Amino acid sequence: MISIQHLSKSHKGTPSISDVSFTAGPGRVTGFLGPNGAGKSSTLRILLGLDRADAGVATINGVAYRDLRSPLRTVGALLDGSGAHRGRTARGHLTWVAKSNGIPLTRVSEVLELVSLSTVAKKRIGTFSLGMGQRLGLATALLGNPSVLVLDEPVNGLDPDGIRWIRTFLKNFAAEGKTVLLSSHLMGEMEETADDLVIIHGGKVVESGTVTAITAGFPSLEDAFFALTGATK
Ligand SMILES: Nc1ncnc2c1ncn2[C@@H]1O[C@H](COP(=O)(O)OP(=O)(O)OP(=O)(O)O)[C@@H](O)[C@H]1O
Repeated sequence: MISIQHLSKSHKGTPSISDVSFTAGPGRVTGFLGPNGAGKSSTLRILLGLDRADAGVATINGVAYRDLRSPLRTVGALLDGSGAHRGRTARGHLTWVAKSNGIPLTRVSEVLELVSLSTVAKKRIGTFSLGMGQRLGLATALLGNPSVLVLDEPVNGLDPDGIRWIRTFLKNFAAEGKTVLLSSHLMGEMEETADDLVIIHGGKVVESGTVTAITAGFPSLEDAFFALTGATK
């Protein structure tokens, strides 16, 4: 369970997010939807302890990220790319992360299998496609067998096969009773993948609820989005 309560943050006097509140519950894929600059990354960076809020509280299973005893075992995150050294192999990278976090090395083969990278485990990351890099990032996020996943724009730049693969993966992960928070500006993708939605615009949450409830009365999520935000197509 992720809980964001009254989060605000300004940069040089300009608010990037203002009084942002929402929850992402277990067994659900929660989509965090908003255009570029809406405040998605700012919120997720605070949630993951990479930035400090001016006000408000963000917790994962009731605990602020900085206070988690073993963060990788609680929450897996995929922000910008896999963060892996291009000269390393996929197995080498995962082994390094596992060792430095006290995670048993048997878990490395497990996560490689989970993201279907076992056959290329010995290949250098520099030779990977964008989709393979995203899978490696996901494998890294899954190393600690967390019950919560946070992903910032994970399907950006992926081809349809890659998008479908991530979508299926996240749905299955949530179906095990785990929590997924997924940010995107892609409305069609969100409509397909998310159970619940939090719509952010200009640093403020303008709507949250199930996809079904938010799109009720509109031909598509895109139409609902533009009606809610007052933005023009
Ligand atoms: N470190 C920073 N310094 C100054 N302004 C910032 C900083 N980080 C974010 N902002 C501003 O805060 C606002 C929200 O940005 P944020 O990156 O959170 O949006 P986003 O929804 O993730 O969009 P994108 O998809 O483009 O990353 C933007 O106006 C951005 O310019």
